Amino acid sequence: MIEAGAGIASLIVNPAAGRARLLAAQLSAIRELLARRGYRTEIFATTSEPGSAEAWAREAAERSAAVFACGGDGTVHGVVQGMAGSACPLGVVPLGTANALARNLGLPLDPLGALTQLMNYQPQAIPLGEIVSSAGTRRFTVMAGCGPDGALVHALDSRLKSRFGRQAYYLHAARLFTTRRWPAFRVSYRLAGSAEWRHAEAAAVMASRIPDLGGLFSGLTRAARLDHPHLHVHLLRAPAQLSFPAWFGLTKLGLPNPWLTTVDMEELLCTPLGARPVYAQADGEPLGTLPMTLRIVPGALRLLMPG
Ligand SMILES: Nc1ncnc2c1ncn2[C@@H]1O[C@H](COP(=O)(O)OP(=O)(O)OP(=O)(O)O)[C@@H](O)[C@H]1O
Repeated sequence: MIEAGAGIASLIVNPAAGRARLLAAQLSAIRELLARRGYRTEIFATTSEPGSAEAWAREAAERSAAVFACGGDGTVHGVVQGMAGSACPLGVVPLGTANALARNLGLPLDPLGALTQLMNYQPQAIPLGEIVSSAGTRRFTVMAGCGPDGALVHALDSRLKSRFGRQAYYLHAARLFTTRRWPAFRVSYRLAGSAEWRHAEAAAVMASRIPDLGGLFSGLTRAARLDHPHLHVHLLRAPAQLSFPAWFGLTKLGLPNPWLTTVDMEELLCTPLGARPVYAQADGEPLGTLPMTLRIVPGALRLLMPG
């Protein structure tokens, strides 16, 4: 349980997240709930400016008893950039479309219900993923990768998801996937507990931190854990037109999949093999192109989690 009566509870709200309007409808009840626990509520709204969630979070973490990221996985991603390394606990209030992290934390999807539950959660130090790409260095909580998923995140406007729902987003993604060619790239990696570098080629790489990514990706990352000390990585061989459908089909049915390797790693480096760009993403946010390095930063975040 987080300390009661411990000062400021900062809510960092993304007004553009899929279900942000729910927060406004419950705001007075939320303030009351937090006041009953002895908190003074402060609310910060993010802007479309890159880094706005990070800047608010950094400032809030210095002077708050707890910070709450109110939005979807993209909002949590922004807030985490400002909170990594801080002792201040972070709670997730799901107001986005997918809300993969909140669902894996067992949180209800209404803000008041989620905050009520968070009051009974414990702050636990968890590792964060780290991604270094042409977009710089970022931390991630849900997943990171490159290949068609990265290109789709770059090409698709995330507002499509909240405006038309997940199904329309998937249809749009399927059309892009089938009409483009996906270049293979080089992957160099060290397995968990090993100092030896191995090399392979892949059409897609995904490191997951949660056991259920939701939607189409449900059931594909069952062994991933938020407190896992290594990267849980899925390597999909070329061509992507075969390995992606096989991943969604064979792997979900529990059948052997010759185009997929799933292993725990210390570190992974992806470099392009040709001139065509390969796109990277983390937590559904576009993060530039290869080269990309992934690793784990131990104990980097104090997250409010079920005890
Ligand atoms: N004030 C704002 N106006 C426009 N965009 C914003 C604003 N604040 C943040 N953003 C951007 O909104 C995007 C979507 O946020 P988020 O991912 O939290 O919602 P979502 O897509 O509905 O949820 P999920 O990722 O869980 O499906 C993020 O890329 C974030 O950078």
